Amino acid sequence: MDYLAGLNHSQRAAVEQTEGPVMIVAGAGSGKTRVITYRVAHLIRKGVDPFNILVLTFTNKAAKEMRERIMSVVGQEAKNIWMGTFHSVFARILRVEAELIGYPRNFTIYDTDDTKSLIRAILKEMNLDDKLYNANHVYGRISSAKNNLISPQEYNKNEAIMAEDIANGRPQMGQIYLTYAQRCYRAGAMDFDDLLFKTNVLLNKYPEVLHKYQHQFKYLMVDEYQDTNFSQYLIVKRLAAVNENICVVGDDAQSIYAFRGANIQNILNFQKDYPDVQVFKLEQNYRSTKMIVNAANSVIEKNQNQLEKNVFSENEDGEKIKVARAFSDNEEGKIVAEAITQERALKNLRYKDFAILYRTNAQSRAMEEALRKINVPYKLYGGTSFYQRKEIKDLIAYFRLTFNPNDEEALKRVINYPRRGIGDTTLEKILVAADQQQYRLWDVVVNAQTFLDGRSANAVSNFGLMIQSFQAMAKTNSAFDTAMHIAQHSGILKDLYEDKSVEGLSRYENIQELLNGIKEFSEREDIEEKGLDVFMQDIALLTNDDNDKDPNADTVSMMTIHASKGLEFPVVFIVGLEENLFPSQLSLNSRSELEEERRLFYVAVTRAEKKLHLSYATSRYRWGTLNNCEPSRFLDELNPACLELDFKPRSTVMEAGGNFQSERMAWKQKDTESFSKPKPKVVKTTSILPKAHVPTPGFAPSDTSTLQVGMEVEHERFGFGKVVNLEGNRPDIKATIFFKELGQKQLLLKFAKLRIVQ
Ligand SMILES: Nc1ncnc2c1ncn2[C@@H]1O[C@H](COP(=O)(O)OP(=O)(O)OP(=O)(O)O)[C@@H](O)[C@H]1O
Ligand SMILES: [Mg+2]
Repeated sequence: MDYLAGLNHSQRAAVEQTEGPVMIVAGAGSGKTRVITYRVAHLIRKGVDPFNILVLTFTNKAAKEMRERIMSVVGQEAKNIWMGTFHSVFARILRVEAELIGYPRNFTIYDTDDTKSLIRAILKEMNLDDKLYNANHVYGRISSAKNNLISPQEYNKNEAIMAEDIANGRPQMGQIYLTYAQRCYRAGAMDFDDLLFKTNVLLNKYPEVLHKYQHQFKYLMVDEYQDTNFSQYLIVKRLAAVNENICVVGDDAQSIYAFRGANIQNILNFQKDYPDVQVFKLEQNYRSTKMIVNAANSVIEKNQNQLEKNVFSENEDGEKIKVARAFSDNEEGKIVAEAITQERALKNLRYKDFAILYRTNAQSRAMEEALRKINVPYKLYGGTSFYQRKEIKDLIAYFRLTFNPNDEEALKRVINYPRRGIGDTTLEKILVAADQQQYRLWDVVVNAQTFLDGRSANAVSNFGLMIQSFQAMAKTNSAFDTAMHIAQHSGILKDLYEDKSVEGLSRYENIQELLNGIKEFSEREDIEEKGLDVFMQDIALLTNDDNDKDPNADTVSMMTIHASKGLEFPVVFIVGLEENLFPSQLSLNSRSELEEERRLFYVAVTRAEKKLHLSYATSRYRWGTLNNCEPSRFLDELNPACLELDFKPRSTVMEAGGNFQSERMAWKQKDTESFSKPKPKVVKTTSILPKAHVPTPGFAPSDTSTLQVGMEVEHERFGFGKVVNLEGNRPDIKATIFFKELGQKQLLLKFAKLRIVQ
């Protein structure tokens, strides 16, 4: 079979144009990612060694999916393609080359927490007001300097930058950046931005290294090119300079990361950088119905800054976009949850055909609660990663120290955890000693008897000896044996085991889960190097989506719009369409920021294949207080012919075909209207959800046909409970279960995920 048969004429032309610079700027759903996927398969079929292909994607998940598709065409060879996010690919290269730029190969990757904790420590040492020099703000400033390739030395020499900091009342920013960079260096650590910054340093300073990779990566492809920052842009440009076989795809209308330094100009300048570029246009949207494509076009045309594009669909006309109004965020959740259940039954869909998208993570609470109430299974994407949990980070800090004892954030984290008599004063003394003598903290630890006295010297030196024993252990033992040994001998396992609270138990189980993961890793047959150091390498770059145990599970997906980029779902709900939320309050000051919010809305709308639902609430809790909300201006901007209102408009103008503007006015004069729904009571709330249950490791639902009253069960989310009643006939048996944490609940057995405990 012709493996390129699944492409239209222009897509195929873009795939077959394998040589020279190629650019595809095209609207959402037009097959850009598909072109990259097929292009890689095509190259390999033509005889190109997968090792010579580099593909940069926006998420690890996207890379994984792409690799699987390519594998289905070319087979196992696809394993050798260099494919992943900028951060993961260049972290891998830096591991090989780090020593050239003065870093150990086992350098640590500082995650956001490590970075902020280091910044706070520096602010404290410099006696700076941490309100004025807010750690997040400082982090943002350093990050943006690095992404623009401004080193700390250049920063301090740059008069314009210094003047800006002085004008903002933060004259010490340059000094903070300098100290921060020195501390990272001393610790053998790179933060996320360093992975790109140091790659640039490496490629700039070492022509032979640049040369090596230029010749290795004969073909380069970049997806979502509109969201690359300057640092990423330059890496790609340098690597492609010899062969110029570079293909970038993107959509300027979907550029949504300007706040993180992404520069839409990169796509606009591509033609200047490569005058002989071949440009391909893709205009047909294969993803969505005509209705959705029309609605999306009607929104994005309101932006002044955009490239002309014509996007059309030849799919079915499709249903109108449903707009729902709720009187509170909780009611909005209820409307969404009920719509999912109904539509699923009516159209014979699966839960995984649905996605709920929101502007801010905080909005997930009301949605989650509503879904739980009627037993709709869901998965939250982009929440905190498993590897960000405290207990996991603690154990990993011991691993980090074992392989890089200079890792100061890891050292500070566990030097006295579990408690071993090294108090804050002693730690302070170690920090001061290191600073005064220009030593690394680790040097002070191993020479504790010189710097400290008495009991604390002994405690610190024993800590050092313990880490050294871990290092010796790691040299000759498997990843799992080493990890287990460290978990036991550091005292972490014992400390968690002794904590019998529910949280303590779940922390203990998480550690077990981590150890299980390491065991699986030790037993993998597809990789050669299986040491704990290899397992550790990219942990800081993982998100919870990468830790997805069961990607095929039938669950509703919930995520922010930012996280939904590149994805698609048959039915999409965009919730919280209210002024000051979406568009966000912070974006209302400038046109460019408002345009970015509009692009974000465009991204959200274009995720839907068959059906789109929009909703807003007229009141919502934010920061603990109840606020009145107005419908979002984006509702006005959609072509009204595409909309179907699910409620009786409050304004007569709107009812007569007017717009949400009039609905907003009517809302302002709300007293003149009568409400059918009761107003919510104003009460301050904290989360009313009980703590999420963490299923026992290896949780697998049992066959419930043998379930009897009196049995103990574990529910995936509700935790442990006892069956108190069973009623109805198969397959519609209802079980009443008394859950320890939640009390009594009735569940339909055919849907409930229960494990029979005994
Ligand atoms: N020629 C084609 N025939 C059939 N289906 C296609 C074709 N081209 C693309 N598709 C399908 O259309 C959908 C959108 O494609 P793809 O995700 O590659 O678009 P995209 O341009 O990358 O979108 P986005 O801008 O959202 O990233 C996918 O489901 C893809 O498989
Ligand atoms: Mg795509």
